[in-house]
Amino acid sequence: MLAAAERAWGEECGVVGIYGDSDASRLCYLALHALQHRGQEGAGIVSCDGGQLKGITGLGLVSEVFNHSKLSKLPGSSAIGHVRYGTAGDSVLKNVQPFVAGYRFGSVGVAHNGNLVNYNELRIMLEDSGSIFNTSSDTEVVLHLIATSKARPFISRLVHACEQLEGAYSLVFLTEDKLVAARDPYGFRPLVMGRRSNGAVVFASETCALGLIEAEFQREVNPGEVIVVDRDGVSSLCLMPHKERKACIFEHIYFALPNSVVFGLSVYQTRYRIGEVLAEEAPVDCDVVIAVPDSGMVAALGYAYKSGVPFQQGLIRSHYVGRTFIEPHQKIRDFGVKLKLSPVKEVLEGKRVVVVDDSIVRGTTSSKIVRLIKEAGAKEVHLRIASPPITGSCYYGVDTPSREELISHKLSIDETCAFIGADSLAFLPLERLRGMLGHSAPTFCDACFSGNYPILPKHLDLPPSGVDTRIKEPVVLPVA
Ligand SMILES: O=P(O)(O)OC[C@H]1O[C@H](OP(=O)(O)OP(=O)(O)O)[C@H](O)[C@@H]1O
Ligand SMILES: NC(=O)CC[C@H](N)C(=O)O
Ligand code: SF4
Ligand SMILES: [Mg+2]
Repeated sequence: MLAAAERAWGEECGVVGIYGDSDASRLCYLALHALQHRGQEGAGIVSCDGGQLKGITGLGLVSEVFNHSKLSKLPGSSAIGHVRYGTAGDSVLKNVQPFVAGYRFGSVGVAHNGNLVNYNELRIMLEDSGSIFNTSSDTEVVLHLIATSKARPFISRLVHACEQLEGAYSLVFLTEDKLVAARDPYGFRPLVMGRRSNGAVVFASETCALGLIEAEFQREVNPGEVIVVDRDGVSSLCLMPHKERKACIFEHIYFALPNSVVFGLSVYQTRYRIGEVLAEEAPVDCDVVIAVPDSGMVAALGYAYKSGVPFQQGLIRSHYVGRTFIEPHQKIRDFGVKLKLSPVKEVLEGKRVVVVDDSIVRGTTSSKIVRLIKEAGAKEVHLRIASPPITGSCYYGVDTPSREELISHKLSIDETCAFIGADSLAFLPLERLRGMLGHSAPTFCDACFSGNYPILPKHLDLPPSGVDTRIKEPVVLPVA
């Protein structure tokens, strides 16, 4: 299980939905493989053959949870699937999605990428009126809201439920006769729709999942849109109140795979361009440019190209260790970096090395890497980071550590450089990132860099300036 426990950034989750293919659960399984980078804590699939919904969930990687015999227990021509990295609720089996519930008129399954900022309020309200919860995940409130809605028919219940949610949600639902996709009005998390040549409809978090199951990309599910697929075809409802779009820029910087197109932009091209901009912004005399694999790779290529310095593979990544951000325990994260990345002495010895990574969160990876590279004989190590400093937590589906654990919240750039032990350190300035996005910059969320949170959990409401000053030390009241 080390692989599942080794990611430094908490990634988020991946969802998939298939309608109209007799191999629905197998296609789901393959699509979940393509989305594995989005969550490694647990995986699940729920399918329907027109009768009951059947589900299998488990802790661990998709390949650990499913095998041939398990997939054969999930018959039917429609299915939904999920890979989880939790934002609310522990990493335990009962929190692994999809969740299934029976309500008065049938059964419904749900898989969710995102995080609900009004989860606590909704759960208290539902429990006050008699709901009994099975899990500690925010996603479960969606099912209770559907079950307790007074609206009819099912789609009206679902829309009524979604209208009470605040925060980030890219959702897929399965019932006995429908597949439904819904995206929150801000569109924080991606969700796309595709079609296979046999007409089967597919929803997935990233386009890389469509490619693997030979589905052609059709379009994004729009922010605030609900798409219903059933025997009458595909219909779209845009019932949720319109908000300014706030797509997560971190999908481009880190989460998504470079072969995906996210929010209409190629992840590869965005990362490459960021690397070029970083080279313009923070040039340095050096002999070689290397990347921190995997997610620093494409930006490093852009940096090397722009600076005219050769790119080489100075760090080798073990394919048997996952993303280290995910690990909740610092000790395992420390060890994980060592296990995952090994230096190539022949590339580094006696060289002035530029190392490009996509982000610094706690500083675990970068400090270990600088040490590894110096021990391999590098003369100088210059760290270049393809994002602005992360100074705030995320409330929209990325399980970032608390603000107090973020190194850029605690230390200035110079202090961070000294802590990491690099000869120089530079980040991509926020203004350059926004400049690259041009007129679409306001349609992206960059709150973990800027503190401009589009919507906050109620207990964390910010002053109007939007500056993230909200998290205070807990006040300990004297015992009377
Ligand atoms: O400052 P830290 O807390 O160490 O976190 C930052 C690191 O975490 C991420 O990599 P990760 O290992 O999660 O995944 P990757 O293999 O996709 O780069 C990110 O790419 C940085 O390398
Ligand atoms: N990272 C996510 O998107 C997580 C989905 C959901 N909030 C959970 O905790 O399971
Ligand atoms: S706060 Fe950061 S990680 Fe979260 S949605 Fe906004 S940009 Fe993405
Ligand atoms: Mg990394």
